[in-house]
Amino acid sequence: MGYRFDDLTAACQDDWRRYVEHDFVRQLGAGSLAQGAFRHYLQQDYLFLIHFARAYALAAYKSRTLADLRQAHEGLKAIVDVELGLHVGYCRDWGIDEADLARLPEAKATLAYTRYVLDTGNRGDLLDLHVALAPCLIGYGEIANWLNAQAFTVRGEANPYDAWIAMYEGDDFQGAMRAELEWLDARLADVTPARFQELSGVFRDATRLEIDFWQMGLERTD
Ligand SMILES: Cc1ncc(CO)c(N)n1
Repeated sequence: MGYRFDDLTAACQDDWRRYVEHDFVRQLGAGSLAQGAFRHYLQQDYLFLIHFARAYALAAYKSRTLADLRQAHEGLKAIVDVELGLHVGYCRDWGIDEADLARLPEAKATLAYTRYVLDTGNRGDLLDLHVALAPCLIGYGEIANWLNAQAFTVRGEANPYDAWIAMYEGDDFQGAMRAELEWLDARLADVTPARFQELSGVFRDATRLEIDFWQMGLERTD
């Protein structure tokens, strides 16, 4: 008993490292990622985020207390007000407007991950849903911090993806990530070992789907 968020990553350490330190992430940090790969990823991520915003809305619906409602609202705000602005901005620079984005077909990796999270949240309780969402919000915050600690990472105008790193290391996103960590630490503190095993399975599956999402970007697969 007395679990915390770090126990979830520890329970799937290899998958977690494969996600955070994926080749897509390394190339993005180094600025060497092919523009077509980033573009494919970012367009799919736009579709992804719309479904993830729905998942936070589901978390709001499942909330019994004002504190839980506020936490779901934080996640929803991070997506709608912080992240999607970056996606729409980058795509506008490439001549793709929001109507074009909304018409894109979803890649299988996008379908699999988003629908997995929504299904897990529908079937389970609020904690299942937040655990399924955690690799996303907490993972990307960790990825930005990890990139900043790597010697190969290039910052500033020399890296075409600098704005991406800047958004995920920024106060808005990092604040949302810390709030989610605290919420999860508080909820995990009193789960039983059997329940923790169940939640670890959800967390690991979502992490594996994150790896597939990077791979989809790198290989530009539909
Ligand atoms: C696939 C994916 N995972 C996590 C995040 C962070 O919100 C994102 N934007 N996209």
